[in-house]
Amino acid sequence: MRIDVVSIFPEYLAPLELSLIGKARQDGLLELKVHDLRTFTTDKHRTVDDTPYGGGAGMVMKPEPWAQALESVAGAGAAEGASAASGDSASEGSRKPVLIVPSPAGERFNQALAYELAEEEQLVFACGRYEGIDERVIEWAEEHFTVRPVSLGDYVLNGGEVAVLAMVEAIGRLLPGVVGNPESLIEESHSDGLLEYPVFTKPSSWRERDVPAVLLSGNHGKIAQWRRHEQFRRTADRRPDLLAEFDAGSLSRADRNV
Ligand SMILES: COC(=O)COc1cccc(COC(=O)c2cn[nH]c2)c1
Repeated sequence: MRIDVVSIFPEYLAPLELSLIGKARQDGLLELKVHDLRTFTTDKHRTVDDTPYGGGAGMVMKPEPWAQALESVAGAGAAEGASAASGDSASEGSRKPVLIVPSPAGERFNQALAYELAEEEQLVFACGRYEGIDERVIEWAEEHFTVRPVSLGDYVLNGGEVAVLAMVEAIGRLLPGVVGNPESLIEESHSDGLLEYPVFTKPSSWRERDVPAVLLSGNHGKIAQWRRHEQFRRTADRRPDLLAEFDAGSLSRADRNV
């Protein structure tokens, strides 16, 4: 996968050189490039914003630098895609890259969307700042991209960079070979529509608190049953909205008895 990020604060994305994502980049599992939006300005002051039509507080990001930046990275992704060894070049050439715009006015990011986006050949992230990007950029971008405004949650950040860090980590860890043991992706929160069960490690007794005896029993059936029950209990307690969405049809016979 190829990821491009466009921002006026490229240094904000430095954490993507660390840890799991950093190693995936070094191992060639993920190509990630960060671009400074000001590179695509033409005036002496490298201006990226201006006052809003219609008045109001704050500034709006000018359209032209964004169009120049997005045209540049869309081409780069296609070029890389054409030279990529893997996959069918015909399908790679035909798929438009996905442009993700972190925004409080976007569709909600969740694990299902992370899995969906992990299947793409190229993701481009546009980090808005100030009051946002001129809306005409979003409309224009539809020519070159599949455009998806995406929200991390119902709150407002000062810019898209923090949201990009979270989404790139959530998506990147799903790519083949990135996490050491792929099995660890199976039983984590939201992978099956429920919250994950509680976990414990040594010592078995700690400050007068004992690990649930079933986990020390060696009875794998009972352990699986206890864990599943804990998933339902926790989800009902903390995220009843998820239970409402949970596809009861996916319940196995064992689930029905928890
Ligand atoms: C067309 O879209 C835009 O112009 C986006 O512009 C902005 C402006 C300010 C801040 C942000 C960052 O996103 C969030 O605040 C956000 C994302 N998730 N939850 C909150 C983005």
